[in-house]
Amino acid sequence: MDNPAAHALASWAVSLPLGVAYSGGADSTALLHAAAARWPGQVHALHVHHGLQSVADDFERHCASTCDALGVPLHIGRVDARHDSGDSPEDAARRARYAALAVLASAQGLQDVLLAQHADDQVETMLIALGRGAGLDGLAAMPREMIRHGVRFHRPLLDVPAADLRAWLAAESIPFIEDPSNTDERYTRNRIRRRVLPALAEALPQFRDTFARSARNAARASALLAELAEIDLATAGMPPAIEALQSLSRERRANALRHWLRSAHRAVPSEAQLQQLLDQVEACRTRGHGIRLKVADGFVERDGPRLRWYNVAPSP
Ligand SMILES: Nc1ncnc2c1ncn2[C@@H]1O[C@H](COP(=O)(O)OP(=O)(O)OP(=O)(O)O)[C@@H](O)[C@H]1O
Repeated sequence: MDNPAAHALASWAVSLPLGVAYSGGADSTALLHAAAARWPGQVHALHVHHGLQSVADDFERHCASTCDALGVPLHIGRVDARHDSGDSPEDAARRARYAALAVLASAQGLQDVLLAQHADDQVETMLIALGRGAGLDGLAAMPREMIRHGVRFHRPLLDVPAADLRAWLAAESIPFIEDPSNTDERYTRNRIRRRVLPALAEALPQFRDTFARSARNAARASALLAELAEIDLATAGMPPAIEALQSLSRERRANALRHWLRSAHRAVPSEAQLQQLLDQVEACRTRGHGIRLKVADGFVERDGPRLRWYNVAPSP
């Protein structure tokens, strides 16, 4: 039996040497084996030790013994993901993990790092986004490539079903870690994996392929919206001029405002906040007409002819 991850890597373009984000779990184990076979002597395993998890030391020991057997150097980073922002604990842990992986990669002079998310992860991510009422950006789910902290992260397994990776590991008797938190149904992702995906497989046998196509369609449409927002903001300015915003259609104005807030201030307005902001911009036709609205963790205000963002309430 061939490693399905090897098939995925066959035509994947990377710069060498490269890193593999290796948790010790099934998917990154299959990926590490495939990468070590495809680029002998050029692969570094990068493992993030999650200090708060009681099993983290066992994971690290397991990773060390696999890497020894494969002759792959292992580099370990530590994070203690305490979440102080509005993020969920999982989002905070993920953000801290990418930062730690980038630090590990940069320390070894690696520009590229492979991640092992697969087709099932992509479907789960889309369903989580739908469950939150996400826009196109969320439905685009995980990109195949992205640059974070100066490192290029790749997801070569997004078309590979999880079961194929596990079948190969079982056929080759390759050990991997089962993270106990993966069965904890307090997490939405785990409920979706355990309850929704089996139902989808019955009702829509091709769901992995069709969801992947939808994610790609959403990513393209989302990129177009970002382009349109950049064009509009090139005219309206950053921060945007109120009059220039008023000359746009309501949807286009919403698109420009969302893009400005997110790209310049990492602020994502709720649907209700955005609608209120649009109403206020629309109504702001006279010199003395003010705007003041809470958006995400800050405020949008009128500042003469322009809008302005404050991340703390300005003094009255
Ligand atoms: N502790 C970690 N150290 C290094 N890389 C990690 C770690 N946790 C996750 N990753 C990387 O991020 C990807 C996605 O994380 P996720 O939590 O979905 O994976 P996982 O459940 O650990 O599964 P697996 O190792 O089987 O991929 C992993 O496939 C792996 O490439």
